[in-house]
Amino acid sequence: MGDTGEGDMKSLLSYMPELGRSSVHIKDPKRVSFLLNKLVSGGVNTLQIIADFDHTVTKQHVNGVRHTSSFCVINQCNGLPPHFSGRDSELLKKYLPIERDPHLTKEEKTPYMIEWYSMTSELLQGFPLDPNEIVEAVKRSNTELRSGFQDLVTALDTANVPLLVFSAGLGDVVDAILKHHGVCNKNIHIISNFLNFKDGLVNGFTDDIVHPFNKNGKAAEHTNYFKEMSNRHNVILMGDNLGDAEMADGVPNTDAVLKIGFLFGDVDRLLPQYLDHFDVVLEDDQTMDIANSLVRLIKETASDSTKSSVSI
Ligand SMILES: Nc1nc2c(ncn2[C@@H]2O[C@H](COP(=O)(O)O)[C@@H](O)[C@H]2O)c(=O)[nH]1
Ligand SMILES: [Mg+2]
Repeated sequence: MGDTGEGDMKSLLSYMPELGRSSVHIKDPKRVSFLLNKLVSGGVNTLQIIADFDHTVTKQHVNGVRHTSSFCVINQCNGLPPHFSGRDSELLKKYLPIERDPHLTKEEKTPYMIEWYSMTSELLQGFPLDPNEIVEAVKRSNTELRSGFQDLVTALDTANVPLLVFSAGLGDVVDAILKHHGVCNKNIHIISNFLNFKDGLVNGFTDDIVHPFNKNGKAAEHTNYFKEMSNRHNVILMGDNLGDAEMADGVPNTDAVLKIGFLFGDVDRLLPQYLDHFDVVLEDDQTMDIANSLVRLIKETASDSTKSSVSI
């Protein structure tokens, strides 16, 4: 790191000591300082948070065992057609390695993701599914939110900062997991794949699919969300997948987008790619400590009239 990098890093640490942890990787401290200054000087009224759900709001692993995904939870529901879980597992086995393949580009992966989600939509057809079954399945699934996520939601709620949960998972399960953990308030919005019902039977998804590599303005077009939040030019983005780094692309006229990436497993091979996509990469960090510290800094500076901004 050149002198400037060390100077910038020292300045960052004076405001956010957590960034000094060995699990924190920052490729360009100068850029992170610039973004932090923009976020802090913009304050809570120009801020919005965009977070992926599976393995971002939820932990990536618990004691080394990979955390379940919102789609996988559906397999815990009673009353599914006999072929459902086996077929879902077959599709997962075929397409998950493609989704995660570091040697394939987003463009090469996209047709396979569309295939996967179209086949899942077909699988989710023609059988009754009581919404309460999803609630019961969540109870049986031992889901865990990242430590400190509830604190983050409370801090955002008291400052009226909106949180968008942007998930290529199953929105009905995302909603049920958040409610299961007592996290539901007016400031949380979910854009995801939601189940459609016709004549009381499951009938695919309600809208165009959201898959891991189209989480952008177009995938959110049917909700008008980004237009409604267009006065919030500063974004804290959090994700665990390279495709998550584009989730703020639908926000008009952004001033600053600070991208936090969660990386677990195969770090030596994947870290360079994650550092190209995210400003701050957190290695095997199953908490929301960095996000909480960032929101606290923004709120404290905004509330301290003697500090109209900080010079990080
Ligand atoms: N078991 C299944 N898992 C699936 C399916 N389709 C997608 N997925 C996984 O969900 C995540 C997306 O969630 P996000 O909140 O992280 O965007 C994705 O990464 C896939 O691995 C499915 O049909 N079955
Ligand atoms: Mg994810």
